[in-house]
Order: sequence, then C-alpha cells, then structure tokens
Amino acid sequence: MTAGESHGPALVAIIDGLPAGIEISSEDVKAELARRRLGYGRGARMKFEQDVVEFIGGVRHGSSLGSPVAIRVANSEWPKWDRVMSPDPVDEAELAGLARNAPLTRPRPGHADLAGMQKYHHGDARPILERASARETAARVAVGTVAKAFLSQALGIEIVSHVVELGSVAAKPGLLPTPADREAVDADPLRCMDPDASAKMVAEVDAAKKDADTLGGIVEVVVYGAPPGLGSHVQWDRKLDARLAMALTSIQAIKGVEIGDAFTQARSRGSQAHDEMVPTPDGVKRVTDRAGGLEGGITTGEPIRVRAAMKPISSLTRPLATIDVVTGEKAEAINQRSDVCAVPAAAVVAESMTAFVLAEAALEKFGGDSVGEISRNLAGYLEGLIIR
Ligand SMILES: Cc1cc2nc3c(=O)[nH]c(=O)nc-3n(C[C@H](O)[C@H](O)[C@H](O)COP(=O)(O)O)c2cc1C
Ligand SMILES: C=C(O[C@@H]1CC(C(=O)O)=C[C@@H](OP(=O)(O)O)[C@H]1O)C(=O)O
Repeated sequence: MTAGESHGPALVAIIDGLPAGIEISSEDVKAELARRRLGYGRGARMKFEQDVVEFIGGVRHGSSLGSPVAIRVANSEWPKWDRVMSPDPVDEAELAGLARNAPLTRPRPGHADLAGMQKYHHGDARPILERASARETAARVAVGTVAKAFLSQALGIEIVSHVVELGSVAAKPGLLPTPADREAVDADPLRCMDPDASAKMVAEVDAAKKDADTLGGIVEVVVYGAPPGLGSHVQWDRKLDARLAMALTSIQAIKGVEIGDAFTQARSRGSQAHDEMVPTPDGVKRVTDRAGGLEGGITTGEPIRVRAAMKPISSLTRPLATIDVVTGEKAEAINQRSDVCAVPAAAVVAESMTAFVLAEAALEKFGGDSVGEISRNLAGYLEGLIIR
C-alpha cells in the first residue's frame, strides 16, 4: 500500500510479508528512482525535484528483517507547498494570498479531475489531481526495488524493460533485452533498443513539443528465470496473466496490455499462433514463445513478455476544451506544466509492478520466512518435478 500526494511532504509505502535476508539499501532504491526520472520528453519537475529515500522499518544493516518494510520517498520541493498542502489548518488570509492555492475549476480531459470532483464532492480539482498524479509511481518503484532484489536473490529471476513504440515510431520487431542490456537500454534517451527508431522518437518528441502536443507509446517488460508453476489456472483471480494485466493497467495512463504476441496471435491461424513443444536433452522446450511465458495463467518456464500501451499525456500546453465548474460555461482546461512524453519512465514503473506481482506469486508457491528457506524450497520443487 502507498500513501501520499504529489506535492505533499513525502510518499510512503508499506510492504508486508517479505522474508528475512533480502540484501537491500536506500542506495539501491535511489538508483531505481533515478531510472524512473530518465527519458527524453519529461517535464521540468523531473530536473529540479529530488527523491529523498529513507527506510523507516523492516531493514537493518542492509538486510530485511522479515517484519513489514516501510519506505519514505520525500519530495525536496515540499517547502514550496507546505502551506497549500498543509495537513493542519492554515489561516484563511494566508491562503488567500497564495496564487498556488486558487481553486482549480477547469478539469482536464484525460485526467481524474472531473470524475473525482463529482465522486468526492470537491469544487476544486487539487484534492483529486494530487493523488491521481503519477508522482505516486515513485513509491511503486521503491517497492519494486525490494521485490526485484527478493526475486533475484531468492529465485534468480531478473526483470528488464524497453520502449517498443513511441507515437508513430516503432522499433524493429524481435529486439528483446536481456539483463546484460540493462545499461545500454537506460543509456538510450528513449530506452529503445533500435538506434534508428530512437533517433526518430527524439524527433517525434521535439515535433510534438513544438506543436504544444503530447505522445504515448508501448513498453515491453521481459522476465527471465521464472520457474514453471507460478500463478494458477484454478481460479480467475489466481491467473498470473490476469494479475499482471491488472498491475500494469493500474499505472497512470496505461490503457492496454498484451501478453506475449496476443494481438498478432488474434490475427493468425492456430497453426501459426502457439508454441510447439519438443524434447531436448535438457527437458521439454517450446520452439517459440508467442504465449509470452504464460499458459493457463501459469508460468511455463519460458521468458515472460508483457506489453503495456500508454495513452498520450493528458495535460497539454495547448489546453483541451472543458467547462468551468463554477460558471458551467465553456473553458480551456487548466494549463499545467507537464511531460510531453513519459513512456520510458512508465517502462521502469511497469518493471516494478511486474516484480511486485511475481514476488507475490513466488511467495504463494514457495512460502518461507527467509531468502535461504525460499531458495531451498525452489530447489526442492525443481528437483521433484516429474516432467522435465
Ligand atoms: C511516469 C508517468 C508520468 C506522467 N506524467 C504526466 C504529466 O506530466 N502530465 C499528465 O497530464 N499526465 C501524466 N501522466 C499520466 C496521468 O497521471 C494520468 O493520465 C492521469 O492520472 C489519469 O489517469 P488514467 O490515464 O490512468 O485514467 C504520467 C503517467 C506516468 C506513468
Ligand atoms: C512528479 C512526477 O510526475 C508528475 C506526474 C504528473 C501527472 O499528472 O501524472 C504531472 C507532472 O507533475 P506536475 O503537474 O506537478 O508538473 C509530472 O511531473 C513524478 O513522476 O515524480
């Protein structure tokens, strides 16, 4: 669970149920949060704001204790907002003098503004946009850092991501990052593996910015080392593909998910859509991985591949049409500074959400209260497999 507002003092996250013995430090979380700030097309706030990370429970001397892990990600810009976002009452006269506190009455299409104002009875969009903002994804990436450390150390599972489409530009098909490609992907301005496409994506961002417009795109997350048997076919909400789809669409602006080659499969005949199996000296193998490592909601042991579609950023410097909720008349939406494109950052958040879902599924399958116990449980399970 996370809490915190975009311009509040901090975000906090509590993770319960983690085993003891995960090696983790605030430096690891800082490094992942820095990756979330990457990407050509992000707005000014990413440059001047700092994430200030602190573990406030569950970790001692760089190792998890088995107790709930609590992480605080403070926002270095808080002093500028301490009156407007003060949890305690502030003198009305003082607030009246603050331009930042003026009610936001022209809800932005594509944001939670209007539906949230209606639902929670607010005449001001501020209380809604503060929590709907993707600032909250900093807390998810902090949680994801711990989940990734657990998956890697206990089970040898590694998660990577890249950008496959941005606006009208697509990377060459078939490029798949491995853990060895992590640095190279992060070094690319769009986190794209195809340099030609990346250069076109930079130009597309520049063109959108010039037109006061915004862009979306498609990211892919790839998971290596997941054993067969995570998730289950027996109940709808235990299917790992369904759980991944929920986790990914919960990310701000993610509106579609593709498991493996789902959309290509849908346009193909069955003979061209599935992954045929062959015996090998190392056991049964699938010839292809069109299913993205998931069959019947269960991991197959092949790499897991999921894609997520991000809509274009909703706040435009050329504002969209809306109404003013005070006058009821036509108006231009609130004109906020904003990202032109946040697709590379969304890929990092998608890695974290994938890690969280896999960590949960791994704990269900292998139980255990310490990293050592869980590793032994995995080894025992693999040793006991009756079909290899
Ligand atoms: C990393 C990231 C950064 C984002 N930055 C912005 C932004 O600067 N401006 C904006 O209008 N939306 C931004 N969004 C998207 C909005 O938060 C999101 O569209 C809005 O809260 C409404 O939620 P929904 O699109 O999921 O329905 C961002 C999303 C992500 C994942
Ligand atoms: C702060 C972050 O992203 C923000 C997400 C966001 C939105 O509407 O989602 C809008 C922008 O914030 P503001 O309107 O205050 O400039 C982004 O900067 C972050 O990712 O840490």
